[in-house]
Amino acid sequence: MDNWKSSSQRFSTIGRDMGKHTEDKVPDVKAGSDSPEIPITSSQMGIWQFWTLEPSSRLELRRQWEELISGIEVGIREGQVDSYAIYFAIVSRLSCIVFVEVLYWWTKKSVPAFEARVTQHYDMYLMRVFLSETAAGYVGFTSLIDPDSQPRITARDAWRALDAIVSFLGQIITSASQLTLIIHVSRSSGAAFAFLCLMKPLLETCFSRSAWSGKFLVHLNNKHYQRMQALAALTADKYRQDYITGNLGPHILAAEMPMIYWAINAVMNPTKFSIAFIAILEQTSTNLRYSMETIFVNSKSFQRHVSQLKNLYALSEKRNKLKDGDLPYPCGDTKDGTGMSFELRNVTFCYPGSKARAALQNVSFTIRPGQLAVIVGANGSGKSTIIKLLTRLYDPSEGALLVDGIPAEQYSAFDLRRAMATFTQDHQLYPLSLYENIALGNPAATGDSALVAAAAEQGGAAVFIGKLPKGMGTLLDPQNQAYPMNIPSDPDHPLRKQMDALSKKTDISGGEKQRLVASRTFMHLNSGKVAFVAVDEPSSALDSEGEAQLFGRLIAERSGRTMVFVTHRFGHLTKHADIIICMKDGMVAESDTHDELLKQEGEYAKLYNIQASAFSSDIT
Ligand SMILES: Nc1ncnc2c1ncn2[C@@H]1O[C@H](COP(=O)(O)OP(=O)(O)OP(=O)(O)O)[C@@H](O)[C@H]1O
Repeated sequence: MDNWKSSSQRFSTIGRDMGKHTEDKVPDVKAGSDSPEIPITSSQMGIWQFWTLEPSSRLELRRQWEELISGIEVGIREGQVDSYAIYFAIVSRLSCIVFVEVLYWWTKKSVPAFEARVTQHYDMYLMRVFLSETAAGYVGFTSLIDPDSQPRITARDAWRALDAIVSFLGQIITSASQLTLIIHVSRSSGAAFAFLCLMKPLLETCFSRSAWSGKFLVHLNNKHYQRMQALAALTADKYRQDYITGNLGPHILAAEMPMIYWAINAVMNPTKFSIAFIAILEQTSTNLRYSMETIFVNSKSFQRHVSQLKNLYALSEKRNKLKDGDLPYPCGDTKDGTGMSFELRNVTFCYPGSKARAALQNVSFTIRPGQLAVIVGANGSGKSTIIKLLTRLYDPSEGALLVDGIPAEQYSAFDLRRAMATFTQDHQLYPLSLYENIALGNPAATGDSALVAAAAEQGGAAVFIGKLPKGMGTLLDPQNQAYPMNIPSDPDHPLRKQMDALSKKTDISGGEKQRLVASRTFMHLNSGKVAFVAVDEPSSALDSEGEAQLFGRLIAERSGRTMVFVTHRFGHLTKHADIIICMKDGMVAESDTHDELLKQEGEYAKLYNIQASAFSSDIT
């Protein structure tokens, strides 16, 4: 409990006095610990809550209730009321009610903070699973983009599973306490009575399990099925009269057996019973039946929630699918300062889990060090897939990818990626400041603000950043976690305004987003370690001037680097490319320079002429 209490207290709290805002630092969660510390703490807390709120308090309340009613009963029977005992029972009962209410209030107040803490723990855990550290000490869950490597459970799912498990355990404790109460109050006959209380839920469970888990053929001519249907129909309202008059006796007996047992017992041993005693037993046996039924109903979802949490912890055991070597890049065999060379030999590639045709089939080409290569082709022809293989997001399914003449998987993937700058439309902005969004292009130089400013200039983002009130410090999507507690929905309420301000987003245009991503790429380029630049149609949201400037600045960085562009636009890039690879249906249709490909009058010439004709022909 100490653990829980201290962690909840460490959360940011918005002052209860209006306008007062105290912000404590959210503690570091024990990141990396795979031990189920949180589930255990959570279970302790949940079970403690159930123990205090449910059984023990109810047990005590009922005991007092029994005393109170017994006192009144005796008083009425004998004409002599023990006022002291009755007052004492009333005061004890009121104290108990106040205690229980305070606990409920505390629970209601604490659970959101606890939920936040648990969710944060699992967020951290999942983050570490994604960024799994390898023995080589680098960070990079290289099969991240595989659909099957995505976690099937989110931090919030984990909280829900945990919550359900704790509730289930609490339910068991509740039932146990109700059983204890029954055995306690019914003394010598307690066990038999308790058994009868359990009979209905037990019978129902056995019945429903055999019905639902059994394998049977649904066929209207099946006599057993017809019989089952008929029996099921007997529960309909129109058979209610028969139900009441006893034609469905076994069902009635199973449900009401405990009270019938006590009724018979009461008739045979009238002195053993009081009105209070029977009232309490009736109430408790009903509650017990209900809670036992709930347990049986929830037992299946309990198993599901436990396996959900097991899957979550199994994520940390997942191994990286990408082959990773230990050869550093650049190494002795690679030529430094001339750019990276690539050779694809009969490469076929299918996306993991995809049942469609291979995205690439038998693809072969060579890009020499320092070349400017342009990949063109129709939609879905495999252009982006080639970039993903070159940048080692996937391994080829068949064939080989050589980097500087050496199979790519022999290199350390971390080293290779450090030597590659990618700029695609898939890149996202991070939920961090604009400064960090750019600086993280080169994590080793995040403290160098001059370098970050230069990258912003190159990427074309400096002007619009300068116009933002907080400039480089702007957070586009602040990750505040504010939990409203009974705050009115009135938008003018100071606490609501404060909460809205905490989570206010800053919107920027698609083109501005691309400029920020471009700046991040330049930050990477300026690290001095980049030997290959891959650019995949990143300029769709840029205006013509912005696009021309961006490509001009990228080309200016060409010296000593190999560059591969994917584009649909035929212009300066294609005209000046050292090699154009024209893709069609996952295969290389042709590859050569612009002039040579036009002479061949093949796929490239066809695509080029379509665009060229748009500028030369009149619109009719
Ligand atoms: N993650 C993925 N999972 C399964 N199939 C994919 C995936 N990404 C792409 N594909 C499929 O692989 C094929 C090649 O896709 P790719 O994105 O490489 O084409 P592209 O030439 O870049 O297309 P575009 O010009 O539209 O960007 C397509 O049939 C596409 O549907």
